[in-house]
Amino acid sequence: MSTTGVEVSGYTVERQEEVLTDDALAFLAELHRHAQPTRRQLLERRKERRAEIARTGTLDFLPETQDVRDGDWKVAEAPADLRDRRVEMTGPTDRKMTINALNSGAKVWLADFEDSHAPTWELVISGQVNLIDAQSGDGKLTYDSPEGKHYEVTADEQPTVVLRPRGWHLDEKHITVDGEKIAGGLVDFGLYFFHNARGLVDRGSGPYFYLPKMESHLEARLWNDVFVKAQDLLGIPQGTVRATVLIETITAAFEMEEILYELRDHASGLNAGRWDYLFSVIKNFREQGRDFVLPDRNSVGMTVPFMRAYSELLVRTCHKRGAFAIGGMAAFIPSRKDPEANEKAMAKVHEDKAREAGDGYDGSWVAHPDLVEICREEFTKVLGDRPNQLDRTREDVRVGAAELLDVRSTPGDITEAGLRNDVSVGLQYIQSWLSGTGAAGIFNMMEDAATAEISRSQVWQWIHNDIALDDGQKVTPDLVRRVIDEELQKIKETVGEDVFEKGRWQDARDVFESVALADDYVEFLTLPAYELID
Ligand SMILES: CC(=O)SCCNC(=O)CCNC(=O)[C@H](O)C(C)(C)COP(=O)(O)OP(=O)(O)OC[C@H]1O[C@@H](n2cnc3c(N)ncnc32)[C@H](O)[C@@H]1OP(=O)(O)O
Ligand SMILES: O=CC(=O)O
Repeated sequence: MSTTGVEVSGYTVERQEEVLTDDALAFLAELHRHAQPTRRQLLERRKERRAEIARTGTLDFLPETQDVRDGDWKVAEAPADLRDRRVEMTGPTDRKMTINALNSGAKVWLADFEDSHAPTWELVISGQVNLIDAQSGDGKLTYDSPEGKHYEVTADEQPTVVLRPRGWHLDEKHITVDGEKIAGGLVDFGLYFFHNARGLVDRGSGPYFYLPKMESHLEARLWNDVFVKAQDLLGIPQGTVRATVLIETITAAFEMEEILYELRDHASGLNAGRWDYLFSVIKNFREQGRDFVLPDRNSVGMTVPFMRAYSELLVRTCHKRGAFAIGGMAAFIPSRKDPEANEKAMAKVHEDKAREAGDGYDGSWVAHPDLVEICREEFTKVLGDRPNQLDRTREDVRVGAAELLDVRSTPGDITEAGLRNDVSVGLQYIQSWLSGTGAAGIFNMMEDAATAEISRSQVWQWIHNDIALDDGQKVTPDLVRRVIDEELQKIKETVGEDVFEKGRWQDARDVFESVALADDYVEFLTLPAYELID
């Protein structure tokens, strides 16, 4: 392996030389050359598929993979440290959060380079440094906050680490191979694998991953090829990697079995990535008229018919194939300062986790350490001493294309308050992301790239489908611009002029307008936003 053809640009991050060694860069180059031609084709295929949905206004299960759905096969057996996944905590990989996550008592920690991560070069590299320190277990992972608090890992039992790399659509602009930008996901996966896989295996664990935003089983096949190549290059036994796939696009919901099949030697399960799923439903059916127009974002829960169908089909599919079904994120975050908001969030999370456990899920996600015990409690009520409920095969579930696409039965109104919430959340989140924070508590909700995508897509959809709000106003670009002015003014009054001036509000406004108001729908808000960060 050699570094010929590899260029690294941008500023130098502390301890970058430990992460971007020549051998690590050469490894990334091998992965890139192996995967990039197919990645390019698959990204083109996404566009063709979208054009087809725009033309037909529907989707169905693939006729050409009927034999996979009918076949008798199972995914690989779970390694010991991924058998009990009743509570998984997600979060960014900055140093403090890494330590807090490892001390959280969760069974799994999703170390996130995706929806809760703003991929500045600093965070891409320092996240890897933190994970190397965490894995080495030599006490190096400490942090002293500016407020004088010392952090170190003290928990006797630490969560199993599962890394979520960026999706296939995002490039990493600071590394090129043969003049072409490398996929951000390959950087996140490759560096973690290169530096930690061997040590993890030696300690009885392994390199484990969550795979985001896939749109087809062919994209899962590409990840599988990458795993095979990576294991081969480093002499790690084939079948060591484990991957849990987020089913968070409407097209992937029609290919759950095929996705597990492609990854069967490395598959661990599927996760119901509910927020991106809602985004994907709006995105794909955005010009199909009222049958696909969703009401206010915060009124669409997991019990509306099309979300229920997807979530039950996921459990059925997983357990038929011996794979884990992992629930999604209840976006209510606790507040240590506001007891009323805290109580409300706790009650909502109890309800959400109880429903998932009752439906047959093997575990679920929480976004905050104060929610770990709630999730554990609700799952333990159902699981008891069993580590999971793979035995609950849910043969009663009957979900077809009609149920998955039944958006029209979603109850709820489209309101002025809903529009204001979408606009304000969109602006606040993008401002936060551009400032280097990829997850934020806004109006007592966890907001990240996925939830912000729903907000801006909903605004786009309402404009393009001639929607009138509850007060009779039609949603137009002019109305949205006026709401942006007013919401920015409110934010300025709340945070104060000085703080506001230091923020990136004009950039946030420009990005929001480009992804919510432009006629040409932008595929991901992080694409134009990435141009504005270093
Ligand atoms: C759609 C999806 O993809 S969901 C998955 C992606 N999204 C996420 O993972 C969101 C993760 N959650 C978070 O980032 C945070 O909880 C936020 C931004 C929502 C709220 O964070 P804060 O405003 O810091 O919350 P709060 O002040 O209550 O935090 C209390 C403590 O818990 C810690 N904490 C909060 N969330 C987390 C987390 N997810 N992981 C680790 N530690 C956390 C904070 O660092 C803080 O620590 P400290 O007391 O040592 O300073
Ligand atoms: O990534 C998870 C989601 O809910 O979206």
